[in-house]
Amino acid sequence: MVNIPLLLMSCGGVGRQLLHHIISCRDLHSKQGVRLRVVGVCDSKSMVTIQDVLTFELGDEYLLQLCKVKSSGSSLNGLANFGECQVFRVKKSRRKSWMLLLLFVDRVVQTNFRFMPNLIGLVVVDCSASSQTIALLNQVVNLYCCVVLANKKPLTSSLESYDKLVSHPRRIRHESTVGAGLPVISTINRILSSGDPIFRIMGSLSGTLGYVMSQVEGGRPFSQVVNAAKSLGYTEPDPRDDLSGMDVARKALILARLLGHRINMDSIKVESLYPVEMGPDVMSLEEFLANGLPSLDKDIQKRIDNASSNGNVLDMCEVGIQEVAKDSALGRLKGSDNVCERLFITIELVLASSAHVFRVGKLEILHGIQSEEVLVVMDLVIGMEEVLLEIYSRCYSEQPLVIQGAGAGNDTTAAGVLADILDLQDLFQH
Ligand SMILES: NC(=O)C1=CN([C@@H]2O[C@H](COP(=O)(O)OP(=O)(O)OC[C@H]3O[C@@H](n4cnc5c(N)ncnc54)[C@H](OP(=O)(O)O)[C@@H]3O)[C@@H](O)[C@H]2O)C=CC1
Ligand SMILES: N[C@@H](CC=O)C(=O)O
Repeated sequence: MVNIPLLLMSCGGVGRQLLHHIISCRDLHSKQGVRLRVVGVCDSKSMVTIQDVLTFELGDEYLLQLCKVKSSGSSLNGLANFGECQVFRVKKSRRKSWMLLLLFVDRVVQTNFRFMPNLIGLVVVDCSASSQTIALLNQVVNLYCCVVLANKKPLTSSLESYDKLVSHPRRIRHESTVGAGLPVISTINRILSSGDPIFRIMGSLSGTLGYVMSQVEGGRPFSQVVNAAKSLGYTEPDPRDDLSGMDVARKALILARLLGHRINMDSIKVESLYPVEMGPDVMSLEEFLANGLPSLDKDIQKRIDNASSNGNVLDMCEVGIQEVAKDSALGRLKGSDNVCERLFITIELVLASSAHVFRVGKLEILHGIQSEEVLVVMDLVIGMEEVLLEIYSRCYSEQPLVIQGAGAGNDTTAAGVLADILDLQDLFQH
């Protein structure tokens, strides 16, 4: 039996769903000869672990209890010590919580290495949406640990940090960072490693924006559908990450870096759907949801009405939302329900998506136009949280390789994370 010890950073929507998936797949994994042993779970304020990670793990019942506590909105602090399970509380200092985790990981690795040299210590799974985990992740990759990410932030901070994180490519997986559970990253890696150069990626990669804009065009108030998308688990913990285009920009950066482009977030221009005074630095999330968001309803509706009275459709692009002619290339993408957002690294825009057979929006990364140029264009699918990605390479030049399906939601995201963890099993002890 292959034993894979796991430390899960987060116990939010995706984290809890992952624990449920792990528990419900016990029989399946057992038939496959794998045992996923959860040895630690933490949230932003506390950590639950066991002392002897070689012998014990957090039992399934305890994990379910932990999920229940977190679903009710409480902190892991609310859990009592039970048997081998110990709860560590960090009241104020986040730095301390980071140190606590690092000490834990270090201890696990030292303990493992004492008995099993040359083997991987544990898998650190980051399903948070925090950039506070970056420092820890950069440390653990040096401790012979594996890293699995749903969190996009560690891959989209500085290039130096990115390089560190991916310095052991066999030990890192991050499928769920782009397209949730869809096999986007692994497909691109397979194509690249076979020496087949990718020259264009086009796609629609925001489940939230696709859902929101389609519902709004269907007559529902903007604020209502953003809240619905949040309840459905499509949005980022702070939906402003979606509405500002930042979430898509992060996906674009992850893909661009995967293709070898040495670029940073500041190379990607985004245009937000809300004004600066409603940004996270100015307004709390609670205030934004309660007051900011509803105050945008009229403006968004007005733009939609204007667009329809002009015979146009709404298009979200480099200057935010704008109208495009219904019979224009963009307007035809998906009937009258069309939204487009362009995130571009060069100023020049290419609407290469215009003749696309699926008539859906695109995120587009083109390269090879000029040596330094990378172009990212995004245009959103209306009517669903589904995403679609086309990959053009030498082997897939006329007919692109297409990946399509649900691209947001806790279930599919956690499934992607689980598949990533299992993909690492060869590095662990039999
Ligand atoms: N939902 C989706 O469709 C997809 C989501 N993702 C990514 O998955 C991630 C999780 O999303 P979601 O589950 O909705 O988010 P939630 O807000 O529901 O959960 C985030 C969790 O992370 C914990 N956390 C915050 N800071 C830290 C920290 N420093 N150390 C450890 N844990 C921490 C939070 O703790 P606390 O409970 O104390 O606040 C919370 O439990 C995001 O990065 C998102 O981008 C990726 C693809 C698709
Ligand atoms: N908030 C994201 C979720 C996946 O990354 C989206 O809406 O696509």
